[in-house]
Amino acid sequence: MTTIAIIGPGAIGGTLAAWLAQDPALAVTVCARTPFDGLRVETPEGVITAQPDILSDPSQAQVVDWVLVCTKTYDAEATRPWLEGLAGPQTRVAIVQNGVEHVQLFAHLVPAQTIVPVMINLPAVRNAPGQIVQHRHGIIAVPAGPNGEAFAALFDKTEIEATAHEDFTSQLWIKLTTNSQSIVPTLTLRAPGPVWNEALENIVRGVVEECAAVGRAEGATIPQSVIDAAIAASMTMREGAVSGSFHADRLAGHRLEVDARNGVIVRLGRKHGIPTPMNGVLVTLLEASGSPWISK
Ligand SMILES: NC(=O)C1=CN([C@@H]2O[C@H](COP(=O)(O)OP(=O)(O)OC[C@H]3O[C@@H](n4cnc5c(N)ncnc54)[C@H](OP(=O)(O)O)[C@@H]3O)[C@@H](O)[C@H]2O)C=CC1
Ligand SMILES: CC(C)(CO)C(=O)C(=O)O
Repeated sequence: MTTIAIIGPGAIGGTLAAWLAQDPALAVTVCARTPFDGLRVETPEGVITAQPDILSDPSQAQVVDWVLVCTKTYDAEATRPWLEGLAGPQTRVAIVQNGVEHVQLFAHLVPAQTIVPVMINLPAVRNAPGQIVQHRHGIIAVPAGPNGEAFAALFDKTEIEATAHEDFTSQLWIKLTTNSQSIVPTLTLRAPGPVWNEALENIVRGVVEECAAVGRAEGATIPQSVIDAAIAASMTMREGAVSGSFHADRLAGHRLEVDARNGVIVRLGRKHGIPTPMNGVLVTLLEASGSPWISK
């Protein structure tokens, strides 16, 4: 039996926990900040339910084979008490988050060589604790090598497509480039599509092209088609649509992953001498919007 603990049963953690719990060879424990009674996930393949062990006290945590950290990026430090109980010498720790700094965020908490950074493309929303809607088929990318391949194999009995990639850096940056344009509707709280004009296009294009330029300087290969698709996604976003978790979190008044999603483009741009004025302005405006939910 492979033991798995999932820290953070939100939209992503709850969905992954429910899928993994369908496999009788996996013993899934959920580590929750807000206790709840069981998981129900509406997936594209139908409703799945699960009754994993649910812990809300880190002192009850026992060493497991795998930890999946599915909190927001700004909650990395808050996972420390869980990781102290769950991670032993053989434990591998998968960080399932947006952004490109998975290893850097957790290297002070667990040995860097035990960390498996995970790119996840799976739109999901949590409507209440344990109650989640998975909107589309899920895709996971991890680095090639024994740890990444072992992580991908955990999903063999699920509908989630998990693949190990030789060029994982590109996978992370392609996702960030695709997501980068989401800062516009997150800031304006309106879909760009219905109000699209040349000036707005220049802003969206700037955000996305800056991200791709910084990603390329970091060693990623980002085809022009990724940039074009990200701009097209913004241009065709319909009135009332929500562009993803960033936008949904601002609508809900939750804290935002500003630094992990667009702040990082500015920071790493500075490191490489690449100007990032569009991301800089939008990050500053979002931070200046007076919200208590901005995360540095
Ligand atoms: N939602 C989506 O569609 C996608 C999200 N992502 C990324 O995945 C990551 C997770 O996002 P998402 O699932 O949406 O976020 P959610 O806000 O839905 O879930 C985060 C979870 O972490 C929990 N948590 C926070 N601190 C702790 C702690 N100390 N101990 C235990 N649990 C804790 C929260 O607890 P509580 O229940 O108390 O709130 C919540 O259950 C983010 O980096 C996001 O950008 C990536 C792709 C798609
Ligand atoms: C756009 C999406 C759903 C892709 O997985 C995402 O990354 C998010 O909502 O944060």
